[in-house]
Amino acid sequence: MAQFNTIEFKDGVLKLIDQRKLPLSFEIFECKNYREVDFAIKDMVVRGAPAIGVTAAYGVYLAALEYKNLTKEEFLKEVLRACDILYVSRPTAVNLMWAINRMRDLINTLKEDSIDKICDAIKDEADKIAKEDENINKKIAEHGNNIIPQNARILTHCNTGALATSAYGTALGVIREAHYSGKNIFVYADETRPRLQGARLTAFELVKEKIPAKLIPDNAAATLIRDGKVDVIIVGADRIALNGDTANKIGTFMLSVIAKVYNVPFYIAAPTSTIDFNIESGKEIVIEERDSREVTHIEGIRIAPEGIDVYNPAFDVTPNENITGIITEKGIITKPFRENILKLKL
Ligand SMILES: CSC[C@H]1O[C@H](OP(=O)(O)O)[C@H](O)[C@@H]1O
Repeated sequence: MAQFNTIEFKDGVLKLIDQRKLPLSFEIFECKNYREVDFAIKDMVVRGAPAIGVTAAYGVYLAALEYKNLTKEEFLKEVLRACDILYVSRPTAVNLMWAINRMRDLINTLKEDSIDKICDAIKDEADKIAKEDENINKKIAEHGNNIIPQNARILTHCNTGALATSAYGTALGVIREAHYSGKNIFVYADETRPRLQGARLTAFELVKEKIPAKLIPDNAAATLIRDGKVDVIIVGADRIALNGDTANKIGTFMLSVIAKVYNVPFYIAAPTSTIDFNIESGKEIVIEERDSREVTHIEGIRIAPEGIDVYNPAFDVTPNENITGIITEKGIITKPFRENILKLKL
């Protein structure tokens, strides 16, 4: 099992594995205030929908510590302002907004209490969100393992492992569970241009745990699927609409189309906190567009000529009709997605 803490609040600072540096170097990025947390999320020091939600929650605690000597009115104003800033650090992964809203609700509930009590409650809530995420991922893994056949060859995209969450992972957590339960699985991991979360992070986790795998260029996936070398595809999610349309790392939509053409089961694995109950379809999901240097450079080395324009969406939306099922901690959601997703609210 991966033995590292993706996110750890210790000695008054938030310690994050610097995922920009993996796998070549294992470094810890320390956030001493919420502004550094905002930077860490924006620059993808930490990334992965659940992980940025947990990180933002601790960012609110850092703000509370920073402002605890102000008057109550000023304290509340500044901490809620920090919530607003963290809320928009990245636009697509709904876990970020879900975590911040949970912290805002807590603060508004406790605003008559002492500042010290509010600070302690904020820390407890951030710890709770982190612990819940780990437990949720283990439930996702157990449910997901039920759809993984013996000797399955599994294709996955981006990184959805311990590095993308508090621990264990979502889609990669299902893969871990299948491996440790003796299913003799094999993994094809997409490198996942342009930030290479597959090559750098998923490969790091798979090698660390000796899970049999091959790293492939994103463009090789179609041939593997066509040639019958993939039994199931399982990916993560950043935001799921009521109808099951799912935003995930760029390249996911393309995989889903190929899977549909060749009848390969295509699963999403995500906590229910990734479901946005306020949107009907994927059309309403804001897709983050990132800096062009992510495409024109690799590890700081220019690979494209000066002057070329770039389109760099960080995510795409997979339509629900391409999705076999959505694996959550509450079980596997199948079609009709809207009806079955709404049942989660009951
Ligand atoms: C369980 S991680 C979910 C999701 O987040 C990743 O995006 P990013 O690396 O940009 O934060 C990717 O879309 C994963 O599938």
